[in-house]
Amino acid sequence: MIEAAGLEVDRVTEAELKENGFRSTRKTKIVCTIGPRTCEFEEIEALAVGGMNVARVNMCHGTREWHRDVIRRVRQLNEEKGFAVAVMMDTEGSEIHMDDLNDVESTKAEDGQIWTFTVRAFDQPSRPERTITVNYDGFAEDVKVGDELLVDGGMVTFVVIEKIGPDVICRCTDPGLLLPRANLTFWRNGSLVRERNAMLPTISSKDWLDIDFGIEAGVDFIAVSFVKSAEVIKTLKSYIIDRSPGSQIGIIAKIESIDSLKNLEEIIQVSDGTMVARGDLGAQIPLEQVPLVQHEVIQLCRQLNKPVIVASQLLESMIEYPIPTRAEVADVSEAVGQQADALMLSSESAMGQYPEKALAVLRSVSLRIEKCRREEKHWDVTDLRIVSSSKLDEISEEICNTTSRMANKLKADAIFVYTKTGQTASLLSRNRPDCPIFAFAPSTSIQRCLNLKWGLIPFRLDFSDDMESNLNRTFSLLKARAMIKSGDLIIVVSDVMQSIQAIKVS
Ligand SMILES: Nc1ncnc2c1ncn2[C@@H]1O[C@H](COP(=O)(O)OP(=O)(O)OP(=O)(O)O)[C@@H](O)[C@H]1O
Ligand SMILES: CC(=O)C(=O)O
Ligand SMILES: [K+]
Ligand SMILES: [Mg+2]
Repeated sequence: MIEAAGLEVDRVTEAELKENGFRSTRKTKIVCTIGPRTCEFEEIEALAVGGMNVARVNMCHGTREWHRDVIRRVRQLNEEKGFAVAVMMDTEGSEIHMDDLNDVESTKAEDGQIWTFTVRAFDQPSRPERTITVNYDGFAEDVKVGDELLVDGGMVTFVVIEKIGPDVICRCTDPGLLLPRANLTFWRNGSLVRERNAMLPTISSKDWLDIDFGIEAGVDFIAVSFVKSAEVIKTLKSYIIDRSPGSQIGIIAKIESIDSLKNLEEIIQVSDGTMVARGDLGAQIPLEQVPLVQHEVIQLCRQLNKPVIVASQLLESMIEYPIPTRAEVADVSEAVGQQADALMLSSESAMGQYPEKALAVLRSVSLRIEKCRREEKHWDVTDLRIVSSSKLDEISEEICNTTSRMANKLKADAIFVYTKTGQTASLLSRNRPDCPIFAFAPSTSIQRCLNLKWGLIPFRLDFSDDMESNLNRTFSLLKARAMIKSGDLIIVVSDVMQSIQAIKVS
C-alpha cells in the first residue's frame, strides 16, 4: 500500500488519476477469475496493474491448497506493491453436474452415439467407455424416458432412451464437446424439470467447508451459487457473524437459478451484492430472457443500494483470440451503459490465452462508454426509492442524493466522503454522479469492499469526528502527492456530520 502519513490508495488508481484527470477515471469495476493461466504472483500482479479490482476464486475447480496460495499472493501483492484488490470466493453449490472426466480436457459426443449417465462412481481403470458419473444421487429417479438432457445449457444434447437402475441410457441428438464438471439440466415438454433436484441444498456440505476455509483465509466476499431464496443468505450471514464476530465479509447472491427469479427483491435486499451469472442462468431459462433478467437485476440493485456484477461470456472469443468480436464489445458496452457496478472475466482470465488483453478491452470499453454518457449529460433522473429504515438514515440518504445532483450541476471535480462503515459511500455511488467519489474509510477491509462499487475510489485513512481537521489533513496530503490541485471544486460529505460542504481547493 502506498502510504504517506496515514493515507493509503491503490497505486494504479493514483497513477490513473494523475494521468487522465479525475473525470476520466474509470467508474466500472472489474472482477477477474483466477485460474491456471493467472495464478502465479507475476500474473496476478499483471492483472492488478491492468485494473483488476476484485480477484475471484471458483471453488468448483482446484484444491483448497491451490486457492489458499492464490489468496496469499493477492494479499502479498496488496501489502508489498500498494494495491487494494479484494478477494471473492465463489461456492460450488449443489446443482447437477458431470464428474471431472478423470482430468481429460474434453471428450467428444457424436451424433446418435449412446452414452450412459450414472450415479455410480468408478475407479479410473474400470470406467466403461462413454460413461459419465453424475454428482446427484437422485438423478436416475428424477429423469424419465423421453427427457432431454442438456450439457452446459445446450452445448451438447441427449435424449433419455432407457433407465436401468442407477444408469440412464441416452442418445446424443446434438453433438459436441463434453467438458469436465459440465452442468446438466433436464427438460420435459419444453420446461426445465425441477423435481427433487429443486430440493438440493444451495450450500452443500462441501460448500460449508469451503466457507470455513474462506473465512479463515480472510476473503472479502463470498459469492453464493444457485441462490433460490433469501433464507440461505440470512443463514450464511448469521453463521459468519457467529464464526467471526465483527466480520466484514460481504455476501454476493448469484442469480443463476430459475427459482431465484420469483424471489429477486427479497434476495437482493438481504445480500451485500448480486451477480448476474449468465452462464448457468442461460441453461435454466430461455436464452432470450437472459438480457431482460440482467436489466431487471441491475435496476433493482440500484434501487436497493446493492452492487451488481455482470458475469460470463463477456469476451468469450478472447479465450482463443487476441481481439473480441464486435458483438462482444456491444455486450460489454450495454452492461457499462446500464451502469452495472462491475464486469467479470471468467475463462478469459482463468484459462484463456489473452487475460491481459481481455482486461484491457473491458477497461477501454468502460472508459469510452462512460465518457459518452458524461458528454451527453446522461444524468440519471431515476427516482431512487428510500432504503433507510430510520429518519436519521433517511436524512443521510437525502444528503447523498442532493450531493450527487449538486456535483453534476456544479461540474465538481470530485466528491469526498468520510465513511466509517462504507454506507454513505455506497449511497453516493448509487446515484452514479459524473465525478469520481473519493471514499475515505478507516480500515483496509472496508477499503477493499468499496473497490467493487461503481465510481468509488477507496482510500484508507484514520479520521476523527472533527471534520475541519480531517479536511485540512486530507487536502494537504493529497496536494503533496499532486492528487488534487488548487482550483479544484470538491463536494464533501461524511457520516460524522450530516452536512454538505462545497470547497474550492486553495
Ligand atoms: N482454479 C481453477 N483451476 C482449474 N481451472 C479453473 C479454475 N478456475 C477456473 N478454471 C477454468 O476456467 C473455466 C471458467 O471458469 P468459471 O469460474 O467461469 O467456471 P465455470 O465452470 O463456468 O463455473 P461457474 O458457473 O461457477 O462460473 C472453468 O470451466 C475451468 O475450466
Ligand atoms: C458466473 C457463473 O456462475 C455463471 O455464469 O454461471
Ligand atoms: K461457482
Ligand atoms: Mg454458475
